[in-house]
Amino acid sequence: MSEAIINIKNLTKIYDDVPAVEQLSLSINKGEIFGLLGPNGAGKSTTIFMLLGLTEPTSGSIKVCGIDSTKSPLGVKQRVGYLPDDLGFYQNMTGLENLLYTAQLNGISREVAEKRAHHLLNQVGLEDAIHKKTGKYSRGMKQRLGLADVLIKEPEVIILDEPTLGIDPKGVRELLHLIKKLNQEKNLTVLLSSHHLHQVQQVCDRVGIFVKGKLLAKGTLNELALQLFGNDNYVVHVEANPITERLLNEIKELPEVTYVNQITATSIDVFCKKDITPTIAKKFMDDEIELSNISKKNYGLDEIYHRYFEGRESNETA
Ligand SMILES: Nc1ncnc2c1ncn2[C@@H]1O[C@H](COP(=O)(O)OP(=O)(O)OP(=O)(O)O)[C@@H](O)[C@H]1O
Repeated sequence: MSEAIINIKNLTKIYDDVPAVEQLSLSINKGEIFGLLGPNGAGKSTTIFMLLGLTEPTSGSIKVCGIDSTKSPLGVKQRVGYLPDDLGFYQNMTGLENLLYTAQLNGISREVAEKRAHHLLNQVGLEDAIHKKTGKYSRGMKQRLGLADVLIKEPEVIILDEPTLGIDPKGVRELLHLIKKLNQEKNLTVLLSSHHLHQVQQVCDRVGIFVKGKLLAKGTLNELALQLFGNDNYVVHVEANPITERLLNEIKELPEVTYVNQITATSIDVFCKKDITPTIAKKFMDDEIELSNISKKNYGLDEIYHRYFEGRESNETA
């Protein structure tokens, strides 16, 4: 059984009569990478601030590592590393000096801090920039130093708010890879807030989709697809010539098939409950019909995300 390390129940935060977060219930397991996904103003930062005990909820409860964030924010701070989107370092200090300073603020002895800092700087690939002033670091280097900075106190959970903001694609790939690696090596729980769908998709085990303070859906990509598309969870795209009326009817009658969309005379999309690509392919082969393409279409997070927002934004802006 998985062990919940973050437990949020019926959490609500109201600002000036307007809910920023509404009735949020969510539990995140130890060792999981969970993506908080949503557009600007969705309530991601407010949720993070409540998790860290920096903002008091209007109602509901929130526990991190078994500690009540509202009652014991300091206890949470000891166990949770937070990387904000506007992270700042002392520009005139080197990467190493910045890390040692953070360690000192967290009551870590100099000796332990030195060891951890060197190890972490190596891990995040900044070994050549240890003695370089952070004012001369690129945005990507600063984010990597930021990761080392949150890890110096050996937290159980790290919360990353838009960690890839302003980094070039190569830097993004490296950073995401690093996050995954740290998660696997240290069994670290990662909560990652972002509105970059593709990045979240690459690295997160589960995702929660936030819109206007509400968690609309949560789960793995497959679970989200199932919630969203229901029975039509798989789509098999077929191109063949000819697609006869008889074959079309046979496909429609397969128990796994919920709907067949005829796109052109020679192409169809078969919506089904299971991946039955081989069954469909066999039908064409048995009839000796030339099959030029048959492929299962996977729903990506992008599609899922947009499907969730379809119609919602315009309905709710009033
Ligand atoms: N201190 C505050 N006072 C009043 N309203 C606030 C405050 N903080 C946030 N809000 C409002 O709460 C809502 C959620 O904001 P929040 O910053 O949590 O969203 P977000 O998903 O993190 O967005 P972004 O990606 O832009 O940071 C917004 O409507 C915002 O205007």
